[in-house]
Amino acid sequence: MRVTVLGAGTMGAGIAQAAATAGHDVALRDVEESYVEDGLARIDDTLSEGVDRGKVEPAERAAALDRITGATDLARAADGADLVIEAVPEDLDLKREVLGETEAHAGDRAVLASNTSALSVTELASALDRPERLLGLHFFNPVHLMGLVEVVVAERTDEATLETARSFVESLGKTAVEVRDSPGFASSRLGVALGVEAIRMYEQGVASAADIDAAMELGYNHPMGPLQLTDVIGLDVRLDVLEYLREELGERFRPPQALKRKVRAGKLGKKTGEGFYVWEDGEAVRPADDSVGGSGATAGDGSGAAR
Ligand SMILES: NC(=O)c1ccc[n+]([C@@H]2O[C@H](COP(=O)([O-])OP(=O)(O)OC[C@H]3O[C@@H](n4cnc5c(N)ncnc54)[C@H](O)[C@@H]3O)[C@@H](O)[C@H]2O)c1
Repeated sequence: MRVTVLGAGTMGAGIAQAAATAGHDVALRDVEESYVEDGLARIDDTLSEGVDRGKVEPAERAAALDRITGATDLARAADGADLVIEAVPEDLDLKREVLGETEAHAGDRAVLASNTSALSVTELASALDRPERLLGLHFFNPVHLMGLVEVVVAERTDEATLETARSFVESLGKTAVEVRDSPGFASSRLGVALGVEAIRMYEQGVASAADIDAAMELGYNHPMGPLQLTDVIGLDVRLDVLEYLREELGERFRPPQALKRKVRAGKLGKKTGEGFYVWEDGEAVRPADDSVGGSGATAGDGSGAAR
């Protein structure tokens, strides 16, 4: 398949790498040459790390890199594509503009996909002359490690479009879950629902941050507790999603004060060094001081954060 990826940032580079590794020919397009080069360099780094760890054969790395062509010119990048995936910033107007422009350059048979995390795919599709050829392909970060792709079916997505998307996801060795276009799709809506309840429990002093997380990790086999996961995702990102889901789905998604307070204080989680935990060198080393039970045995000795 010939795949065009628009946006060479975190997700675009990851999607391009996954597609090329699976044997597809990929055009990776960004607006500036230096952004394209940065994206290609990140792909090279990730594949080289894979070789160092024995997960990727050297020949596989070389072949994947050979299959990716960088571009800044949209007309050239989209020419002859079977599938165009946009991974430009999460801005409705920008995405509508990019998709509209792409439709003008891509051939009739091209399927278009958006990697939006939360925007309405139906609204994105209304920017097209042929909305039936758009759907959402929601990849997860880091793309090369995450096995899930949400296939978001918009109001007018047709069966041929869906079939192309299904077989593409399968070719990557990933699992597709099909979701009707609705706020938060399946993954964000459920993940955020758990996260927001954990923050309320923390706020009400039901248990310490470490113990709330341990309850999910050890009791439900979640690889990471909901508060630590909120730190990894970014408290600001979670707050934005909650505000959107509250608007669309109601008060059960109302952001808790504890979350707003931390965001106002610049405590955004792992990326700023503090959220519900204190982070050093990419690791949660102890619960933040304001955590309930922060001086307690489990939460205070740092072991809780590491679970
Ligand atoms: N980062 C994540 O964890 C994650 C996970 C799932 C989905 N997403 C979604 O993926 C999309 C991209 O996110 P990201 O984190 O990769 O962003 P990013 O900022 O890392 O990358 C976006 C790239 O798009 C480029 N761009 C801007 N306008 C463009 C245009 N007209 N044509 C081509 N490229 C253009 C930018 O220069 C930038 O390199 C967003 O919709 C985001 O919500 C992100």
